[in-house]
Parts: sequence; structure tokens; C-alpha cells
Amino acid sequence: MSAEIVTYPDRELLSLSLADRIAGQLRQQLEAVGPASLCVPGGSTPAPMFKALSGLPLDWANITVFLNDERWVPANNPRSNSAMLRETLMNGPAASANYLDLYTGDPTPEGAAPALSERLRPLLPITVLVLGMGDDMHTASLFPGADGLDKLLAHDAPPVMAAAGGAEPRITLTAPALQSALNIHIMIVGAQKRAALEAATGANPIDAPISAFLRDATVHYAD
Ligand SMILES: O=C(O)[C@H](O)[C@@H](O)[C@H](O)[C@H](O)COP(=O)(O)O
Repeated sequence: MSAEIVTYPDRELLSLSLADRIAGQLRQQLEAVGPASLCVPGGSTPAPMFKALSGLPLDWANITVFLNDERWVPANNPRSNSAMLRETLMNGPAASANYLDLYTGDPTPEGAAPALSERLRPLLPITVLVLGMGDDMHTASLFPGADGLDKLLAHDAPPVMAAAGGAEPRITLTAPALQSALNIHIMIVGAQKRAALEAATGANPIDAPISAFLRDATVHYAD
């Protein structure tokens, strides 16, 4: 089975519509169940959507936000996904959300992963998961061909593990933690990513990690 793909006339409409849809799903959880969790990608694509979402009226104090993955760099490094998130999402009404920072300052992501897994477990299943994707079909820090990718994809993987494949060491939520999300959205822009997504459909996650999420996801796309 492949994902539903929603194509928007432009990136601004994608950002506004997706922010509204995420807010609706969070609100439903808050009203029906209680505390909610929102897990979001780093990278450059989601910043405008984060800005739109940050202004929406929600019971943010009952929402815990965390990244899909983080580059193992401190917040003052331009490569920090956390820094991007603090500038875009954690502002205005959304500043009251709880933020679980995946960068702990430990010397290595390997050393930090077990404690992070324990902190994350009570927040599962994720209420709303938003994933990005690279042109190489990676998502979170699940990079095709990377050492240890099979362990990150394993059904019994702990929620958080160190990952290889990017420019610096990384930490990532693993496939089972991400797949357990109640609502999954994939946000992509540009024809190259659309072609990569189509190539990933039906492929083995070892070659195309995004394919591990396509069955249950809604893809949001604009040129
Ligand atoms: O830390 C990261 O790099 C991300 O979490 C990663 O999985 C991202 O979503 C894709 O690489 C797409 O990134 P762009 O939006 O910058 O293309």
C-alpha cells in the first residue's frame, strides 16, 4: 500500500494547511485523552510550517515536543536542529510546550541513547509525527547504506539510538518508535524529492528508509 499524497498549489499553503491539520490532531488527543506528543523533523523544509503552528491556540503546556533526530552538536552550532526549532516553533503560544532536547551534552550519542530512550518511552505512542526526507530517501537519521541501519529499523530497537550517515554523529528515534505514531505526515517540497519518494514506494527500507513509513502516512507536497 502507498501513502496518500496531498499536492498543494504552493509551499505557503502547504505550511498553513499542515499546521492546521497537526493542530486539529493534537487538539483531539488533548480533549479525548490528555497529554499529547509532537515529533518533528529538522532540516530546512519545515521552518515556515513551524512558524505557522507556533501561533495556533492549543493547550501547549500539555504537549511535549521533540525532534525525529539531532546532529550531535551544541545549540550554538548552526547545524543544531534544536536551535532551528527554538527559533521557529517554540515561540508565541507554543513557547509553553515541554521540549525534550535530544542533545544532552554527553560526549557521544551512544552514551546518551539509553537514558533518552527511558525518557521517551512514556511519551509513546507519538500523537503527531512529522517526517522530512532527503533526496537520498533518508528520513530522521535513517540513512540508506549507513552502518547499523538494520539495527535502527529492527522491530525490537529501543526508542532512541545513535546513528551514522550524516556529516556529524547523530541521535535518532528508531523505526519502531516512529512507526507507532497515531498520525504520520511526511512533508516534502520540490520535484527531486517527489521523484525520490516515488522511487521509494515499495522499496526495501534498507535501500530507501522513508518506505518504512509510507503505508500509514499522508504525504504533503508542493513544488
Ligand atoms: O536532521 C536532519 O537532517 C533531519 O531531521 C532530516 O531527516 C531532514 O528531515 C531531511 O534531511 C530533509 O532535510 P531538508 O528539509 O533540509 O531537505
